[in-house]
Amino acid sequence: MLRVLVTGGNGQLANCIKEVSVNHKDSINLVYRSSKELDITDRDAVYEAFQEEDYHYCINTAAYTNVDGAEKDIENANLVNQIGPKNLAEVCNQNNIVLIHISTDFVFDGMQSVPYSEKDSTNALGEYGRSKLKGEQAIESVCDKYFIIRTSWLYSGHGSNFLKSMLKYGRERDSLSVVYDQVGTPTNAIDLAEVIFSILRSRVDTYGIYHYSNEGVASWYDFAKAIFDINKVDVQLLPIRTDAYPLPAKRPSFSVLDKGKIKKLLKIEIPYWRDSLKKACNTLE
Ligand SMILES: NC(=O)C1=CN([C@@H]2O[C@H](COP(=O)(O)OP(=O)(O)OC[C@H]3O[C@@H](n4cnc5c(N)ncnc54)[C@H](OP(=O)(O)O)[C@@H]3O)[C@@H](O)[C@H]2O)C=CC1
Ligand SMILES: Cc1cn([C@H]2C[C@H](O)[C@@H](COP(=O)(O)OP(=O)(O)O[C@H]3O[C@@H](C)C(=O)[C@@H](O)[C@H]3O)O2)c(=O)[nH]c1=O
Repeated sequence: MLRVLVTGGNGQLANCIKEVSVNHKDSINLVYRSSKELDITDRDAVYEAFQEEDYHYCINTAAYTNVDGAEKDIENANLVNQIGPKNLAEVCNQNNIVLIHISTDFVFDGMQSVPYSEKDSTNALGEYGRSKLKGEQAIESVCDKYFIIRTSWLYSGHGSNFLKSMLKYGRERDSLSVVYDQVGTPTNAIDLAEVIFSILRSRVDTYGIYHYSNEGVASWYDFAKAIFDINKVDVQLLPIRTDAYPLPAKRPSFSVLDKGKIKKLLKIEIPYWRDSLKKACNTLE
């Protein structure tokens, strides 16, 4: 039986991992720790948590994910997104535990016009992206056995995300404006959870950074349009430029990820974003 500790146990991705885990319960035992049960910024607490059990893997889904909030709350963003992963990486390295850590497309500046590969230069535009990048670097410097999976635009039936915000606003308002000049790929967090199980089950040991999102390319406007079409929400949707929707944090205008490396590693086909969105919408309450 594989023993796995999941941090950030109440978050969106952790809940998707829980949902998918029912298909693997005979071979994988997952222990979830919420932010209250295990604060990853507390080094002693992290060390203690790993003494409770002999874990084989740690999946770090814990993060400071408020992109605009991070612009003012830099210290906390860095604590959770840099120091937390560093604590986990140290304890994993000492105990021969494989760390699976989740990072983001926001480590890139969006200046490319072709999908970003793992080898492309990073240059985060905002504090959230910068703190996540520092987290990646901390893991790389202290730990040998790690998978860092950069993903983008996660949504699901769990937690708060763009899909759920759009459905709420779309039903409350007559019209909605969404940016069409930021392009990336929406990713069903259930698909990401499946990929994490694929790593656990295959026990692959080609450690490093990997990119994973759903297949295809969309703007946030395209994503919103698909959400309203699939859910038959009758709302006027207006395409706008980023400068017409000012926010504290600058976001990349292009953050499509090249997923060739993970496809080869796990021998997987990745679902097209619109197909995965339909699936997620079918299971929404
Ligand atoms: N959401 C997205 O669109 C994307 C997310 N990612 C990355 O994917 C990962 C999962 O994201 P997602 O599940 O959506 O995020 P959520 O915000 O839904 O979940 C993050 C969880 O981390 C917990 N947490 C915060 N601070 C700490 C701490 N100090 N110690 C332990 N736990 C803590 C939060 O707990 P609490 O609620 O109590 O604060 C929350 O439950 C993150 O690494 C994120 O950066 C990457 C790309 C896109
Ligand atoms: C709600 C809303 C957003 N937008 C714009 C703002 C922004 O540019 C874009 C996305 O909106 P949000 O702020 O909901 O999403 P944001 O928090 O920027 O999403 C990011 O989260 C972090 C955690 C990641 O790692 C990224 O991959 C990405 O998913 O859509 C509109 O144009 N109209 C709207 O009504």
